[in-house]
Amino acid sequence: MLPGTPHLARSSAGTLTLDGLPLADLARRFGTPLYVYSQAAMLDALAAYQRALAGRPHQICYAMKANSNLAVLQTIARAGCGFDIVSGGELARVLAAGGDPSRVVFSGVGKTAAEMAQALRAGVRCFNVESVSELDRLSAVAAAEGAIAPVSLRVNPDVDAGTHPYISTGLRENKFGIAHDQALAAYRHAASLPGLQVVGIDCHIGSQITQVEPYLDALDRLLDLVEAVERDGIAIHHVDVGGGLGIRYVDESPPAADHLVGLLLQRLDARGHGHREVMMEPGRSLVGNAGVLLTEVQYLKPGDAKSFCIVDAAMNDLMRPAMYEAWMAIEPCVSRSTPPQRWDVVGPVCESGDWLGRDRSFAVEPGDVLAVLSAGAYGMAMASNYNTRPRAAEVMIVDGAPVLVREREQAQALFSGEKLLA
Ligand SMILES: Cc1ncc(COP(=O)(O)O)c(C=O)c1O
Ligand SMILES: N[C@@H](CCCC[NH3+])C(=O)O
Repeated sequence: MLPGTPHLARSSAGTLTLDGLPLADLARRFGTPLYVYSQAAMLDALAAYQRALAGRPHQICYAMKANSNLAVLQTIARAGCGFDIVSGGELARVLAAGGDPSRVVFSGVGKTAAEMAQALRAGVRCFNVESVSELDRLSAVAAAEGAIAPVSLRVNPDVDAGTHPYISTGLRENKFGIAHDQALAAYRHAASLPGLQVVGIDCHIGSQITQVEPYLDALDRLLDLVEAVERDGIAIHHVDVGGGLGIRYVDESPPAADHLVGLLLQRLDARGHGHREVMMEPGRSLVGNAGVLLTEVQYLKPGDAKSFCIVDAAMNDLMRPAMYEAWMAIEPCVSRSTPPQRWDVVGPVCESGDWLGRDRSFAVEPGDVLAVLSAGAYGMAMASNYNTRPRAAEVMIVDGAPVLVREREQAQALFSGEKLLA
């Protein structure tokens, strides 16, 4: 069975399709490397959260770092969502895509004064503040802008999300958030500063989380704090439980979004916090399984120790395997009936770490198109121009038709801002 989404299928003739469109045809029409997204798959993933939260005061803020293509943002904004942003650049994208700034939360440990001013002028919903010194800076910027900054403290609850160390964010040793035992003092400090209005509490414990327990533990830790803060006379309106829900890349069984949300709401009710607005910041679970990366096989290099299948996509297009040794499924877009062989699927970049998949088994010939599955999150968003490689084009399937939503980059554009010496 293919991991991921029911929108992806293999026909009895061996053709891999997304929303019914043969992926090999899209590769021929738009060229490779090519990201292809199913809009319907994204909306289905979002609907699972929306159904579970219906009837409650809530706001879903898509963590747009996962995939910030404007058409993706537009799709999600039109479905009523807000955004979790981490830079002024992301805010500019939200506005360009027609997103509503009053549904934007601004996270991140290193917001600059200029980014704070930009966000205040745009009218974001709140700042997820990650340190006491950030509170001081935000207060000063708000005063200079003649504005009141709505503040939610991102608390580091010190729970183990059980995920890759590079994508864990909720442990004491991680740089994110304010330590749980310092958070009450930080709330008191926030309430004492001019220009700030405390509105909520926030956490985000990591990414690609496949269990519910870390979420419930983190929520308990937040609610303990909410109770202490409110005893102090500081009102907390919303509770933001962050994002991080995992997807199936291989054989993982993450909880379904509606199951997770149901358990979180139950816990809120059980502890007497059912009246609070719930906020969530899902990224990967909305877009990850909605996308594939298509790449054409250039050369085959069979060998005794290893056989290499050299493709035209590389670590600069899809960083996750090189960076986290992430396992992503790779499937031929048209199956061959010849016996399969084992291949390391590698790109043209001059690094031994440039691989997309190791020890994969399929029958393949040069010119064939392969699809890297579950590539809709942290794929294009993390792409670079290393080796002066123009970034891939992106296509979104909308109502059964492919739409080019980002043109392939041209090499010339990569050095257009550079200057030759006199
Ligand atoms: C503050 C914040 N919120 C939400 C997310 C979304 O995470 P994910 O894509 O794992 O859902 C991230 C990234 O991990 C994040 O840093
Ligand atoms: N880039 C990571 C996720 C990072 C989450 C960011 N807070 C990945 O591909 O899995």
